Amino acid sequence: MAMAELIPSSSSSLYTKTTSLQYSSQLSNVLSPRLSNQRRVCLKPRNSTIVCSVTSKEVQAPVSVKTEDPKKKPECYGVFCLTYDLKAEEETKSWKKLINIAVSGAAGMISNHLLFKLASGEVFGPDQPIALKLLGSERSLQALEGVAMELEDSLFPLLREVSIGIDPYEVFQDVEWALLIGAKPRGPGMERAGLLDINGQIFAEQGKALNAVASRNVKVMVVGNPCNTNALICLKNAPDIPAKNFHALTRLDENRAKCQLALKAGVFYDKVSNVTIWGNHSTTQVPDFLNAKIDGLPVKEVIKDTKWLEEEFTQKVQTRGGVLIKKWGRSSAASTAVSIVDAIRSLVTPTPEGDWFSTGVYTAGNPYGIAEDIVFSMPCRSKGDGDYELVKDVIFDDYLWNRIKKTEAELLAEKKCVAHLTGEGIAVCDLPGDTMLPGEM
Ligand SMILES: NC(=O)C1=CN([C@@H]2O[C@H](COP(=O)(O)OP(=O)(O)OC[C@H]3O[C@@H](n4cnc5c(N)ncnc54)[C@H](OP(=O)(O)O)[C@@H]3O)[C@@H](O)[C@H]2O)C=CC1
Ligand SMILES: O=C([O-])CC(=O)C(=O)O
Repeated sequence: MAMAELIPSSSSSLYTKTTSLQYSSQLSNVLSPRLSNQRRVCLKPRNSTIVCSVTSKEVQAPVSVKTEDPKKKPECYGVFCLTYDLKAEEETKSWKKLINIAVSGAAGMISNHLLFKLASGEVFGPDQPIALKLLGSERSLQALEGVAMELEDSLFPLLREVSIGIDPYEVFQDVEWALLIGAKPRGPGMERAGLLDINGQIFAEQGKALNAVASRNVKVMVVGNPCNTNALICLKNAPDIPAKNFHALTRLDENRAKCQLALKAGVFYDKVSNVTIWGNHSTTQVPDFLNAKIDGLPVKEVIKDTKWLEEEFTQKVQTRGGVLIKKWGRSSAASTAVSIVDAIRSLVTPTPEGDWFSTGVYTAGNPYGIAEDIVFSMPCRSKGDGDYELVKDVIFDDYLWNRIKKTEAELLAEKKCVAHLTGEGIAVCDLPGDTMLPGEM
C-alpha cells in the first residue's frame, strides 16, 4: 500500500506530504497486515511525527511513528514547496491542468539532460505546467537534491512542482507519464543474462508500483536496458494498466538511421522520413530502408547502392551505441535525452501526414505477423492524444522479413530468461549468439 494513498486528499498541500521508503516501511511494519474492511489514515503535521489511525469494525488504534531519520525529507523541494494558484495569475490562466511526470534514474546522465528539456516546455508545450517526480535510491538521494537545486535555479515558469523520493509507490502516485531511465548500464565483460536479471527486478517492482498508484492511463517509456524486455516485464507486472501504454525507447535508433541515410544521400536530415526500426534495441534491430523515404521518394530510388544499405548502413545503426561508448567512454546520454523528447512529442502531437515514427510496443494484435506477447519496435502514428496506431501500409521483402525474424527470435529468447519476473514460470535462459546490446562487444 502506498504511503501517499494513506494521506487524505484534503492534506495534499505540499507542506503536509511525506516521503521516503522508511516512512512506508515503518508504517507497514506497524500496520500490516491490513484487513480488507480497514481504512488507514496518516497525517504528518509539519516538522512532526506521522500519526496514523486504522479504522475498521475490529480495530481503532491510533499509531504514532517517529520520523527523526535525517534521510527522511519532505517530498517537495525548496521553492517548489510554495503554494500557488495558476488561475489567479493573468499569464497562467490559459494554461492546461498540471500533469505529473515521474522520472527514474533522475540523478543519472540521461536525466541530467532530459529534466531540463521537460521543464523548459519543449516537450509538452508552452501552456502545459508540469510536476516532476524524481525517483532515486538511497545512494543517489544527495545527488537528487543537487538536481532539484539546479531545477530551482533555472527559473522555469512551467515547472510548478518538484519532488524527490526513493519509494516508487509514492513517487508514482497519480503520474500521467513515467519515464523509466534508472537501470544499470551494461559494462565490459558482463553477461547479458546477468544484466537482464539485475535490471529486470527494477522493472518488475516499478510495474507493480505503477499498477498500484499511477494514473490508470499512465504512459510508460522504458529507457533502461535491455529496454524491450524491461518494458515487457513492467507491463506484465501492471495488469490494470493497458499494455498498449508501455513503450521501449527505440527512437534513438530511428534518429541514428535518419542521420546515416541523410549523410549518404547528401541531404539534410529533415528530408528523411518513414524510417522504421523493427524489433529489439540491440544489434539485431532492423533499420528499414525498404519503406523509408528521402524527399518523398523511396530510399532505394535515391541510394542505389543496395550493398551499402544492407551491410554498412544496417550495421552502422545497429552498433552506433557501441562505437560511441568506445570514443566517449560511456553510453550516449544527450542524444538519448533528445530521442526521449522526440518519442514523447510524437505521442502528444499529431503525426505529420504520410509519416510515422518508431517505438517499441506490445505486439498483441499486430497486423504484420510478428510473434504476440513481446515488446517490439514497429511503425506508429498518433493523433497527438498520447495514444497511437500501428501503420498498416508497409511492405516487406525477403531481406527485411528474415532480419525481422532474427530480432524476433532474440526477443522471444529474452522473454524466456525473465519468465520468473513476468509470472510465467521458471526462467530458462538460452540466448542466441548475436544478442548483445549496441556496443557490448
Ligand atoms: N533505450 C535507449 O535508447 C538507451 C538506453 N540507455 C540505458 O539507460 C539507462 C540509464 O543510462 P544513464 O542515465 O546513462 O546511466 P547512469 O549510470 O548515468 O544512471 C543510471 C541510474 O540508474 C540507477 N540504477 C539502478 N540500478 C542500478 C544499478 N544496479 N547500477 C547502477 N545504476 C543503477 C542509478 O540511479 P539510482 O541510484 O538513483 O537508482 C543511476 O543513477 C542504462 O540502462 C542505459 O543502458 C542508454 C542509452 C540509450
Ligand atoms: O549501449 C548502451 O549501453 C547504450 C544504448 O543503448 C545506446 O546508446 O543505444
